[in-house]
Order: sequence, then C-alpha cells, then structure tokens
Amino acid sequence: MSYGLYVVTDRIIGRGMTHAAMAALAAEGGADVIQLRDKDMPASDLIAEAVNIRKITEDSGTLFIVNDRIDIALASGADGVHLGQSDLPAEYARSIVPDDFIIGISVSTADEALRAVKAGADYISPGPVFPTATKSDAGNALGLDMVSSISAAIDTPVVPIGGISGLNAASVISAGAEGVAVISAVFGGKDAVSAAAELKEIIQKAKNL
Ligand SMILES: Cc1ncc(COP(=O)(O)OP(=O)(O)O)c(N)n1
Ligand SMILES: Cc1nc(C(=O)O)sc1CCOP(=O)(O)O
Ligand SMILES: [Mg+2]
Repeated sequence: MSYGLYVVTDRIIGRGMTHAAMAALAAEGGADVIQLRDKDMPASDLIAEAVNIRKITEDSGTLFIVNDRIDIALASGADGVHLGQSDLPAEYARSIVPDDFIIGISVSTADEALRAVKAGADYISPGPVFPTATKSDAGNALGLDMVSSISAAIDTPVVPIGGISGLNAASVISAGAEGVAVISAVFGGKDAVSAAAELKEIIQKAKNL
C-alpha cells in the first residue's frame, strides 16, 4: 500500500468542480490516494459523490478515503476514513469497520502521534507542516523538524499535510515521510493532471535517493 501522493478534494480550491471531477483528474495524474473532503455538503449529496469516486478509484486502482464521515465511507465502499483529533476516536471507529479498513489520523504533536499509533492508525498526518490558507483552523506550522522526529519515533506511515507543493515536497520525504497530502498544489492551478503528475515524479525521485 503506497501513500506517496495523497490528494484531498476541495470544492473551493477546485472552483466549481465536483469532487468526482477532481478525483478523476487526480487519478489521471497518478495519485496513490484520494480523499473526499467536504465540511458542508449534505449527506445525501456527499454519498452520491462518494459512490462516483469509488467507481473512478476502483478503475484506476487508487485508494479512496473519506474525511470525517465513517458512515459515508462504509456506505460507499471506500477503503478507509480520515479522522482528526475532534472526530470519532479511532478505538470506536475500529470497532465498527472491517479488519482491512484504513484509518488515518491527524496529529500535531509527537504525543498525539504515539497515541494515534497505539489506537491502531494505519497512517498519521502531521499538519500543517508549512503555512496554509486552505484550512483556516489548521494552526501554526509544525516545520520539518516535527516530521523528522515523528517519523523517527514510529513505524506507521507518516503522510504530512499543509502547504506542501512541488517546491518543498522532496524536503518532506527526505525528513522521513512516506508521502505527502495536498490540496492546492494539485487543484489550485489550471492543470490538475499535470500538477499531480509532476508532484508524483518529485516524490518518487526523493524516495529513491
Ligand atoms: C491527510 C489528511 N490530514 C489531515 C487532515 C485534517 O483532518 P482534521 O484535523 O480532522 O480536519 P478536517 O480536514 O476534518 O477539517 C485531513 N483531512 N487529511
Ligand atoms: C485539510 C488540511 N488539514 C490540515 C492539517 O494541518 O491538519 S492542513 C489542510 C489543508 C491542506 O491544503 P493545502 O495542501 O492547500 O495547504
Ligand atoms: Mg476531521
């Protein structure tokens, strides 16, 4: 299972595209993981997006993760759910999902990372690594040192998020991350397919060093 290029959908950054349209572009660009993230969409619309993304990701062989909503993840046949520190705790999530269901957890300290690992996280996402305007409540940037210390302390894959682009993705991988999670680096420009493909190449090169 590879978390190399982890692309998160966002309707604001995607300027009117549906989540499924964004997922199709990310998959075409070589994303390893696609996360459906929408903090406002009614469940009836979100499940329709999730079912469409499931079809797209099944065809492309891309992992499909749903943010926050374990109900939508399970109902759509997604591969997993991403949970933050204020979302359903992983221990409870684990009790209602199949054995192979992926649970990713957001962390912003080394302690949270250790607790997430104990709770059975399949990957953890420290963030924001760099300043980001995409999530207003993301908090202060953690910096690469935090990525290094968390990556050195645990065996669970580390997939940082926040302000990551083609300019700094290699430094995040060099600090010990398994992959990088991005929104604006893929959907903030005009050509999401090329942006994803370029990021993927940067990540693969950095991993082979
Ligand atoms: C890959 C990834 N990492 C972190 C987050 C943030 O999750 P959370 O802290 O729960 O905040 P919201 O995204 O729910 O606003 C994420 N979604 N994905
Ligand atoms: C969804 C999300 N979570 C974050 C965290 O720190 O937990 S930062 C973030 C937004 C990432 O967007 P961009 O790649 O455009 O910076
Ligand atoms: Mg959340």
